[in-house]
Amino acid sequence: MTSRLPRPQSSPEPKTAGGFAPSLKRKVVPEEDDIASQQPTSKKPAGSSGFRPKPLEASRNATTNSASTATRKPLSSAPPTRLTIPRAPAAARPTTSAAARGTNLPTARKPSASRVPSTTAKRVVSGPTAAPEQTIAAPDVITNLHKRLTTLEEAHTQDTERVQVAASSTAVASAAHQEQLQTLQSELITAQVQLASTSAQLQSATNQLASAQAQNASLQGELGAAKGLLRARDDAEQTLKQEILALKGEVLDGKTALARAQDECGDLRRTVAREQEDAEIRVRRGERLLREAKDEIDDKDARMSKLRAELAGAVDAGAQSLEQHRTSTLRIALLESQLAEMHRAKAQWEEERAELEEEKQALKEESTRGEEERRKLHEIVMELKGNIRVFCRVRPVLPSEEEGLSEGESLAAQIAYPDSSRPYPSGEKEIVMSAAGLEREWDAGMGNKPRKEVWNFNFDRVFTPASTQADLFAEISQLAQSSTDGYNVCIFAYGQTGSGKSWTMEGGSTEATQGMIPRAVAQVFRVAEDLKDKGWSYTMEGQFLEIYNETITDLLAPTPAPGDPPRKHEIHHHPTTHLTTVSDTLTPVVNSPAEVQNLLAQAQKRRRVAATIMNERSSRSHSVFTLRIRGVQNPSQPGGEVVERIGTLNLVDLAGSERLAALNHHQGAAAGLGQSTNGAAVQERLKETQNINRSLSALGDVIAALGNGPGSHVPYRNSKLTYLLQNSLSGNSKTLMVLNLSPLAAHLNESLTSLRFATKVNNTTIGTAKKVQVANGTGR
Ligand SMILES: Nc1ncnc2c1ncn2[C@@H]1O[C@H](COP(=O)(O)OP(=O)(O)OP(=O)(O)O)[C@@H](O)[C@H]1O
Repeated sequence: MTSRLPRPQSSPEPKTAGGFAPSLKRKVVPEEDDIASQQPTSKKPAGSSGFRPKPLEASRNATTNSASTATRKPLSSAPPTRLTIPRAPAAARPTTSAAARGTNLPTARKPSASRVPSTTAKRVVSGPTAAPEQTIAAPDVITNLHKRLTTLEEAHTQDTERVQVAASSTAVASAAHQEQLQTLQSELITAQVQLASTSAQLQSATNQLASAQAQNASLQGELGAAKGLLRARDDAEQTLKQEILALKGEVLDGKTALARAQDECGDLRRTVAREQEDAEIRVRRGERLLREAKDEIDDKDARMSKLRAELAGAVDAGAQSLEQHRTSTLRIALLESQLAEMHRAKAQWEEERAELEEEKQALKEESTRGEEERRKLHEIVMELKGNIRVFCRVRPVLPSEEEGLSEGESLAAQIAYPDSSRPYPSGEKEIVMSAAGLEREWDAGMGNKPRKEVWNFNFDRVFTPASTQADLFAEISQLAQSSTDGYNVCIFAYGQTGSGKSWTMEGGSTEATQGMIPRAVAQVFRVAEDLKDKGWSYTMEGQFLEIYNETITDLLAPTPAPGDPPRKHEIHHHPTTHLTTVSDTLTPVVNSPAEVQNLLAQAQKRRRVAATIMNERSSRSHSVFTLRIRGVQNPSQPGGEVVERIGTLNLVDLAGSERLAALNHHQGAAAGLGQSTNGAAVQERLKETQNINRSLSALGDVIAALGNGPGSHVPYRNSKLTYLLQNSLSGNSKTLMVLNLSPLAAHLNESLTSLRFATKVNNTTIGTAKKVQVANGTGR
């Protein structure tokens, strides 16, 4: 490469130059040196910058004109960093690449040359301190500019140094170069001016950059603040969204609560409405009460006024009453003392009552002991007397029988009770009949029997017409009670029609007139109840039979329908228990006296009653009420004996015992009274009477046979009556015959017949009664 700087034509290139050779050699290789080599070689005066830039065009032209063409290198190959064309601000320049700017100087230089004066423009372009690019937006550009500036300055310094070297070396160069040097110097000055201007521009740009950086920093700060605000706003927005969600939830809850509250509100409204209604009602009621109270107050005011007036009057009367009050006070004091006395008396009475209670208890115990004693006595009597006893009872004259009689006139027979003044058991056993006015009748009835005007009879006890049902039962109760001890007891009423048999056995409807049957039944139930304390329990069965014309009828069975075949009842006697049973009969269990009473009433309806000339309600049949009593005593201790007692209480109302003669005698009387006397009816009555008498005779025969002692034949089977009562008439039973007598004189003969029959019975000893008691299934 050849330098563009003018050099002496004679001096060979590197080999001959003493002081300049290194410098020239150095310019050949590095391209940076090319620019220096292109600089004018004219010397610069001392004290100047030593660097005189020259426009490239001019330099090239000069180089082209003065330098050897053999060593000259085209400018286009010079490195761009060595020669940077001063440029206008980026905005005013056409866009060119850095390579184009640096590498194609001629190309780039052309437009510049066209815009500026040729000289000035050339100097600016060739200046070592090319102006930084006007683009100052980015800091790296500025940095590059700084670097380039530094490089330019360094290059300038080097160029200056080379220029000085070249100047000193070329001082002696040609004068032609002097002119060029001066030109170059002027161009350098111009370039320096331009450089100063560019520096100013650079400073301005730097300031602008600093300002822009500050502005940028401010903007960055503002941006950061804005971003912070934006984040804060986002956070706030997020918070707001969450709050909105929460609020929505609250709103939903609120809506639910509102709906509930509305419901409650509705309920409350209704409640309030109700309460309001109630309150209104209460208010109305209160108003009404107020009105009433006002009325009452008015009324009371009126009454008060009246009372005041009365009080005024009373005050006057008070004085008078005061005296009365004093009197009353005295009376009250007296009454109080009397009351105190009464209290004392009451206390005393209470004490006495307690004592009486004790006495009563003692008496009860004594009574129990007495009862026991009486029972023992009863047993003794029964043993002494035998097991059949006879009571005689005379009924009173009935009011109906006294009708039509004149005063003092009487139909009563002459009956006396000689020992009635002595109480039983020492007295009340005799009865005396007088028959003075009836001798002919007696003769007629009894044939050639000896005449007697007075007949005296003795029985176990005689009851006068004045005696009551209770009197009779007092003597019978022990006998009835025996049935609960396991005895067979038979009580039968004997007597002519109308003598009072039914009355004695059944009695009236009142408690006082109750007959022996209800009383005996009540007694049995009472005893059974008392014996519960001793571990006894009793069961009882009732039976009610009728024997009419030797036929048994069950009075407790339903009334048979017309055409029904008559039931046949067989009588059976148990050999061990001595129980008598009748087949096909009802024997209902009875639990109380009332139930027994019902059975009696039921039987009474079925009882055959036939009108007779003797008694319009005369019974023409025997009736037998039987109460079977079974008592069981459980042992008080385990392993003890179970004791069982079986007793029977027979209460018999016998048919009328009037004789046939009496029947015939009274038949005429009946005809006189307009009663039925037709043949069939009389025959029927006759047959009834015969049957009755036959059975009664059989009863007498049985009793007589029993009196003959053990082993004698007893004709029980001669009649249904005796066969039915077999176990109650035998030696194992206790029998009582109540002879009922009519008090009428007209019935005296019948009464005497009955008395004689009863006497026979009374004189019979039929043995000692035995009770039926079984222990652990073994009879003893
Ligand atoms: N002790 C007495 N006290 C009062 N009245 C009695 C007494 N005894 C019987 N009578 C009355 O005498 C009448 C006849 O008595 P009751 O009918 O008892 O006789 P009877 O012997 O049963 O007669 P029949 O054999 O015909 O049935 C009845 O009106 C009865 O009320």
